[in-house]
Amino acid sequence: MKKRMNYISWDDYFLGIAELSAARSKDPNTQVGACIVSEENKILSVGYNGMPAGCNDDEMPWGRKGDFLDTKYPFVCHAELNAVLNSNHDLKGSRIYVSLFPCNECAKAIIQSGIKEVIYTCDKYADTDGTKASKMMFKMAGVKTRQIKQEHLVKILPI
Ligand SMILES: Nc1ccn([C@H]2C[C@H](O)[C@@H](COP(=O)(O)O)O2)c(=O)n1
Ligand SMILES: [Zn+2]
Repeated sequence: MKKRMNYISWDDYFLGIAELSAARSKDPNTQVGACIVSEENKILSVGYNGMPAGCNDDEMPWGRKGDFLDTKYPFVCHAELNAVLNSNHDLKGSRIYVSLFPCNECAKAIIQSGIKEVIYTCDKYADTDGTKASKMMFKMAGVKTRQIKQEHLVKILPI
C-alpha cells in the first residue's frame, strides 16, 4: 500500500492554524491570526488580535470611529505582535503565517525578532501608508513576503 497523497501542504497547514487562531479574536470587525514557524517546520508561536492581558475586553471599546480613546485602535494588540511576544524561542530565520498583511508597527517587531519571511492571505489595507511603510521596511531588511490563497481548508471564521 502506498502513502496517502492528498495531504495538505506546510503552507496550508500553518495558514490554517493562523486562521483558527483568528477565530479566537473578539474584534467584531477584523479577526487576524498568526503562526510563527521554524526552518524545521516546527510551530514556535501563535497569536491573534485582542486587548492586552489584564484589560477587561468587556469594558474596552471595540468601535472604529469617534474620539481616538473611544476606539479600539490605541489598545488592541495585533496578532503578529502577540505571536512574537508569546514565543519563548529564538525567532531568527523563522517565518510568520498571517491572515492579514502586517501593519508598520508589527513589521518592525517582525524584523527586529529575526523573522525572515511573511506569508499572508489578505491585503485589504494595501493602499494605506502603514502597509506601504511595512513593505518598504521588509524590502530594505531583506524579509521576504509572499501572498498565498487558502487552497484546501474551508474558511474557519463565521461570515
Ligand atoms: N496585520 C494586522 C492588521 C490588523 N490587526 C488588527 C488590529 C484590529 O484589531 C483589527 C483592525 O481593525 P479594523 O480597522 O479592520 O476594523 O485587526 C492585526 O492584528 N493585524
Ligand atoms: Zn500590527
